[in-house]
Amino acid sequence: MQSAAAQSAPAPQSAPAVVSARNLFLTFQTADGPVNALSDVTLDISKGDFVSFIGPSGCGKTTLLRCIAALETPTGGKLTVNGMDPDAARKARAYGYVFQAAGLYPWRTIGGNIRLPLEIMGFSKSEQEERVARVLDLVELTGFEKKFPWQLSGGMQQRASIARALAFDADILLMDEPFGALDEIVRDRLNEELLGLWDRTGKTIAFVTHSIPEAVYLSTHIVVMSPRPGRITDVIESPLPRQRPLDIRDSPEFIEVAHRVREGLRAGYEE
Ligand SMILES: Nc1ncnc2c1ncn2[C@@H]1O[C@H](COP(=O)(O)OP(=O)(O)OP(=O)(O)O)[C@@H](O)[C@H]1O
Repeated sequence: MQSAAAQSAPAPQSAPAVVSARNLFLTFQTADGPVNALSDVTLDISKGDFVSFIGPSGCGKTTLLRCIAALETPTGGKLTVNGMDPDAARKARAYGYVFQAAGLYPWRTIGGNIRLPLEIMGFSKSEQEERVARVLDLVELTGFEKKFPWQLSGGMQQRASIARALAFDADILLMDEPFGALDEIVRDRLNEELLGLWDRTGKTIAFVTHSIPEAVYLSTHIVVMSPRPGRITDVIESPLPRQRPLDIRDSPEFIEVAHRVREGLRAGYEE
């Protein structure tokens, strides 16, 4: 299996799998009957991968991310995160989670928001200060620690939310459409910054998006999903180099990968 691959038997891996899903199923029982949110999902995410999940509404992208984060429990199959069951991984602080809305507390400063999980986890005051300064620098928000969320633009708020997710040094970053609500220019900039951050920190990132260009620009692997039942229909390993200026989006390699993603999405719709 490639470092992120679907539906086939596992083969030797170059890096250890930080997320390993085998034949995952998740059926929600609803008043209208059962909903098969995930069906036979098999996937490995290796250390240092940047994996995007793309597919139409309802194909199970968020459900899969929530299973990894131990916020949902699969009804079948096996899922491990850092070799542990997801609940143990959550307790071991294996990941940080970034949502579509920045979700910052308006009555706390940016520094106070980033510090909150560290306070809950019992880090010393000096350790909190050191970590807040470090992650603010990582997301290029040094100097904004004492501002309140409403004093920052939407893009800056989302960077602060990423800083909060990075503050306790989790190896894995789970990001559910973090830039979906932002305009295209801000989104481009944040995409560029996120790639830089991924490159500098070596984090493993699982990223949900509806945008083909965003998925292709950011990812080492693109997981194409399809609804009813929610399943993986293709895993594309990107041929693009690790260093990606924004204008790589005009290159033939980029356009070819985008084409394959589009075809995969279309096939999912037509089934
Ligand atoms: N808690 C729940 N109870 C019942 N059904 C649910 C629940 N959560 C998700 N679903 C259903 O499971 C399916 C997958 O939902 P999910 O949110 O994972 O899709 P998605 O691909 O992330 O969609 P979107 O792109 O709209 O966010 C959908 O049909 C959804 O209605």
